[in-house]
Amino acid sequence: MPFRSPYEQADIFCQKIYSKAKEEDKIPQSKPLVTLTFAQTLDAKISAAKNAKTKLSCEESMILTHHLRTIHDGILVGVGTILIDNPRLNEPSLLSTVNNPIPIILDTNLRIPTDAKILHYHKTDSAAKAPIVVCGPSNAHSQKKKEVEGCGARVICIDPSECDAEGRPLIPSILKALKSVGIKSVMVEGGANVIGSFLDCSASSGVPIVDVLIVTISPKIIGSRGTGASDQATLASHPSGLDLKDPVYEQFGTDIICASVLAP
Ligand SMILES: NC(=O)C1=CN([C@@H]2O[C@H](COP(=O)(O)OP(=O)(O)OC[C@H]3O[C@@H](n4cnc5c(N)ncnc54)[C@H](OP(=O)(O)O)[C@@H]3O)[C@@H](O)[C@H]2O)C=CC1
Ligand SMILES: Nc1nc(O)c(N)c(N[C@@H]2O[C@H](COP(=O)(O)O)[C@@H](O)[C@H]2O)n1
Repeated sequence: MPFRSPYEQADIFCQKIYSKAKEEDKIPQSKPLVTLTFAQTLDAKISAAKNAKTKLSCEESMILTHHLRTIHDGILVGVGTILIDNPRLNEPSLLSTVNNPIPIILDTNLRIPTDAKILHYHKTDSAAKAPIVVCGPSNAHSQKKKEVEGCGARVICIDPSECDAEGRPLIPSILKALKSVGIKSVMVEGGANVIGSFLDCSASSGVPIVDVLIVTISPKIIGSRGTGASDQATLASHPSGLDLKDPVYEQFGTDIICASVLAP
């Protein structure tokens, strides 16, 4: 095979996967295209311990993750990831040259600290975008909402009729709200609770929720103290497991990427 840089490899890989996703042509108008993606070890852990930030991806697979971010309008994480990792969700070396996604945070009770990097990064680099925070209805007029908006973020409060028994916004309602503000594609990065919600919703819904699944598999074993990628997914509607359709495997550096365009 001719020499390819990891940047070229990432670009060609994404073209292959997303041309396939578009061929499926089943993405409902009411929601953005959804890519669910995360990095895990051989024993399916996404972090080394509860409340830990863990580097799993090698340099080449991280380049793929950064490339994926640039081909989506939004990049979504739960507030747990903000509290533990405090990410920027932007790649400085790619800034200014490419599209940067809008960071989106699922945060029912606005627990996000007002000094979280994600709330301020857009002010220091003009190519970075201000985040969207999706919360439950009780925050509609709260002081915290004003503080988060004061940092430049857009706060979207979901109606109580579109939240679960614990008051958390339901995934289809979150996606509908994001589409209504112009987000046509969203990359869901985690953590465990958010991965669980998207997998469960996708498996139990009659219509597709997750369109593309991309998992980075790192040659590492963490053991039982780690957080499992699917620890929070019950997959009750699929007692013998969720089958991935036509999986594509490709090596990036020392990692293997598994990608699948999901069927409804
Ligand atoms: N290896 C990888 O690729 C990645 C690893 N991680 C790791 O994952 C771990 C964090 O995972 P976790 O603590 O589960 O945090 P999450 O990022 O999954 O955030 C979970 C929180 O999001 C809020 N939330 C709001 N709406 C929803 C919804 N519909 N479904 C699920 N959650 C919702 C909930 O808080 P509330 O009820 O208050 O709204 C919930 O507790 C960290 O260790 C981090 O390093 C994270 C991303 C990628
Ligand atoms: N793809 C991937 N590989 C890993 O090893 C990871 N730890 C993660 N984590 C995700 O990336 C975020 C950090 O991104 P920035 O450094 O701020 O750009 C982290 O919060 C997780 O969402 N992903």
